Amino acid sequence: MNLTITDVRLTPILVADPPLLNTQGVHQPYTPRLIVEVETADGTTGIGETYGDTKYLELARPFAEKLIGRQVSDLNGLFVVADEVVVDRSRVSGQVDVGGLRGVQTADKLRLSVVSGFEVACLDALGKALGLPVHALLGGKVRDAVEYSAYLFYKWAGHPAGVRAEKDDWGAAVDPAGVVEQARRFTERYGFTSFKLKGGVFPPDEEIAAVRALAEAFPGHPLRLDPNGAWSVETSLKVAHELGDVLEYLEDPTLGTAAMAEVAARTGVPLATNMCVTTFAEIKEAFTRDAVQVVLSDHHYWGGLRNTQQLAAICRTFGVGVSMHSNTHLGISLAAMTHVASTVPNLHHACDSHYPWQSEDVLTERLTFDGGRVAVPDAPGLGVELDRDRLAELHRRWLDDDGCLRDRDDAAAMRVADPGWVTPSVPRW
Ligand SMILES: O=C([O-])[C@@H](O)[C@@H](O)[C@H](O)[C@@H](O)C(=O)[O-]
Ligand SMILES: [Mg+2]
Repeated sequence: MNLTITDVRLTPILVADPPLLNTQGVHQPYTPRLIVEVETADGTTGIGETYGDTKYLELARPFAEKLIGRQVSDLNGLFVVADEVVVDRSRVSGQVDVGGLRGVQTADKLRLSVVSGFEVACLDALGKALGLPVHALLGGKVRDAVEYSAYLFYKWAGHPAGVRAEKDDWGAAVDPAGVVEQARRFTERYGFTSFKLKGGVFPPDEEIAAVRALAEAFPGHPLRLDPNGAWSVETSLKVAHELGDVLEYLEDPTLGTAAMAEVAARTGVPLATNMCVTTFAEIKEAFTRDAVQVVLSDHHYWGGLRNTQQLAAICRTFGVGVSMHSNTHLGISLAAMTHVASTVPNLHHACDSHYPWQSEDVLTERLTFDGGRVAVPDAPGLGVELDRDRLAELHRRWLDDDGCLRDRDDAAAMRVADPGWVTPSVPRW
């Protein structure tokens, strides 16, 4: 067995995305992803996936070159190599990721988001070469299936007229009845039993009404609301007070560790985050101040599957819950999430997944949810297979784009429908 990396292929693609609303604006009709393939001297190929915006591609290219000749098993070495890749300062100074939706933007976090795609590809190749599933390389699964929640979004029926887009069959959801209808479809199609609503879109009273409607339609089911930091401390407390009896947790009601700590101190409703704790450096202050009770890990920006396990261990040590965040990803990342989630003993909440919103994929066979769960693959590597024709088609779309869609910009997409739209200042309410 020769595990020397002889080739790395990077394929940026654009995948269809429905008009999902959030506090920044609306999703563009196509969203960028990067597919990573790592090939070894004995012909084994591993695949990974990460963000595909320009700032990630800029780092992924020099990083890929440095991997040739290294061992696919040298996972720790990936971080050493990443440190050698220069990050353009303009990409990080005082920046937040995707308008703030994914928290602070640091050079390290940018590097880790790139490393994660390669780490997954290396684990996939290593697993295939050894005949072991990725979860075995991570120490072994402690469950056979991983539970996901329905990720509900306010959405329009379609992208604005005249905009090139793929059609979706979810319909509109702009009020409580629409949200409940969407939730019903999620349960019918995938069997999810817990629900997260992306909020921060409408005034809080309307979102409270939507969560109440969900609670009535699905009594006893775990519910979450995530306005992406759009509310003040006082508004967060009001929402927590009004929905405290039905919420499993409130996710990033307000922006920043200090404000989250204030809310946490004045409500019994647990707070979750994928905005104020998105790097190891942010943990100490947040945990010391008891600002968050659940951290939603995202293996992309935490730096891969093994870093996710480390984060889970830290959370366990401090009695903080752990679950997973997800953003417009394809099946490779869902498989990767499922493998790592299967190894985390203290996973007490269903993970988020955007996968049902992504009608397109680069796999020969889509992953399926059964009773809201994805079965942990036991085949070697990730247990999924790349569809090269499909990959080529989605790459062609990326090549044909004039550059407008190569970087996610929810505010720009909103301005197509509402030319006067400016990104709301925070707190919005
Ligand atoms: O895709 C979106 O619009 C979400 O708002 C996403 O950007 C968030 O990062 C994320 O899913 C979240 O849970 O906050
Ligand atoms: Mg969130």
